[in-house]
Amino acid sequence: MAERKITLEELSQHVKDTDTWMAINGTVWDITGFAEIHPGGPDIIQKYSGGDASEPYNSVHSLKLAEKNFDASQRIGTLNAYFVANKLPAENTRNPRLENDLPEIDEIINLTDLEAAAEKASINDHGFTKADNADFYRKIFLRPRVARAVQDINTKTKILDDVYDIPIFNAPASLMMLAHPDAEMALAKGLVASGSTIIIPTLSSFSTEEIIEALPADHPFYFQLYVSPNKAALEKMVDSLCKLRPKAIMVTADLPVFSKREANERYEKRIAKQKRASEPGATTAGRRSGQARSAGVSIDPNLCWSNIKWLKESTGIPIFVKGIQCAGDALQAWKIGCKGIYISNHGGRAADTAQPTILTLAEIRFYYPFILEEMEVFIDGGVRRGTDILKAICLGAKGVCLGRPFFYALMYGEEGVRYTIQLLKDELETAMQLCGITSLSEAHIGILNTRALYRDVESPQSLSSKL
Ligand SMILES: Cc1cc2nc3c(=O)[nH]c(=O)nc-3n(C[C@H](O)[C@H](O)[C@H](O)COP(=O)(O)O)c2cc1C
Repeated sequence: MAERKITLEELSQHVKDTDTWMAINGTVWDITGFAEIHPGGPDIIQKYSGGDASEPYNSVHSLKLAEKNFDASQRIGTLNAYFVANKLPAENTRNPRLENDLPEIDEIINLTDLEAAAEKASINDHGFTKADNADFYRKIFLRPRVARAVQDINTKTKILDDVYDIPIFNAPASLMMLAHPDAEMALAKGLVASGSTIIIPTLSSFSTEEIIEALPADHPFYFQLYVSPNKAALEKMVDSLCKLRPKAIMVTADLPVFSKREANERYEKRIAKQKRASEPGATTAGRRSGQARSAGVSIDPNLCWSNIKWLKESTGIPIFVKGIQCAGDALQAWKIGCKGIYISNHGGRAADTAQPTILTLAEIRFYYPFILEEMEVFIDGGVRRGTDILKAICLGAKGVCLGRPFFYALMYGEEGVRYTIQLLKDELETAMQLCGITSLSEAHIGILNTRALYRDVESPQSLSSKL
């Protein structure tokens, strides 16, 4: 049957909560009720209801994501005007903000250079915890051992019975298409080619199925879950995870409400100002400071340990809690039978001035060392050097994740991901050799001087009163 042709005028009639249409790349969808469960939050859906959302959609989603997520029965027809004014893009295009002069990749010799390149492209952000995460690695000194025959070396790590060539993973980050049109596809390929795997974010630009298809058959992968406040959406997600079988579900717990993101606010204000200058009649007045926060993702603010336990029981898939920021919560995760903890403060994007993650690892090691033996431990936040990775592993982590660096690496696509991992791997191997070890299984706290770090570990009195 020929598809129904819909005019822009007809489309614009369907803007009520009980009857909402939206056009994406020429197809008109009935998206009634979708605003409430859109993982990226309702605001953007409401803004484009009854209109053509192709442009904002294509800037962060793969072309196929809508077809994967919506039911065939939601397809209303084809937007008449669309093919007159536009052509369906063959593929996602590059974010124009990143076109401006990136340095050649081989000019980058460490992750500080990579961050400087991102700074130029204005995709960096700032915060106290973000800075402390990195700076606290500098509080730990190495205590190298010498004359240990270190020519042959390996950086393998074993997590949940899988062996990876390197202990380096991506920290899940939303909408990587902002950095490159190949987004998580390039990230996954780069990680796998380097002997690791991907942690697929809930808010990926490509669908989880598309990303898994980019992996070799049966290659392990992890999934980061934002728990939706919408029960039906959560159950649908749980069903699909049960079919896709990630090695573990990493439940992000450190962002029950959307935090204040000043870089986003400044960017929005700049855009609003430009709009006012180019369209003098445009009304952006009245936008409150903090408005960017309301465009937040759809995350359940009432997430609690019983929900995490329910996830564990209803999926039968190992659960890691992402966003552990103190020893008490590591203990809680252990008590409810989680297989892992993922120490993180969201890279300083959740509670600013939260303690740096390497200090949290030291706190757990100090109060509940058995947790590091009995659970798998991931850590992220400020990891930028091979020596940082070695320090985290000596303190008890099995896997180390990087968020922003992979976002920046993706400015160069898959090549950037491989290049960045190679830089880190070389630095890690050199650090191991200079410290006198040839395998990560030999990494231990004796290689470190942690006195300065441990001076900052929370005292027992206040710790026990806070549990
Ligand atoms: C742009 C950006 C997007 C992020 N999106 C997510 C996300 O969707 N889910 C999540 O659990 N964490 C997310 N995070 C947090 C990262 O997983 C990670 O905790 C943090 O980036 C690690 O710090 P680092 O950037 O210093 O390496 C995001 C971080 C950034 C910078």
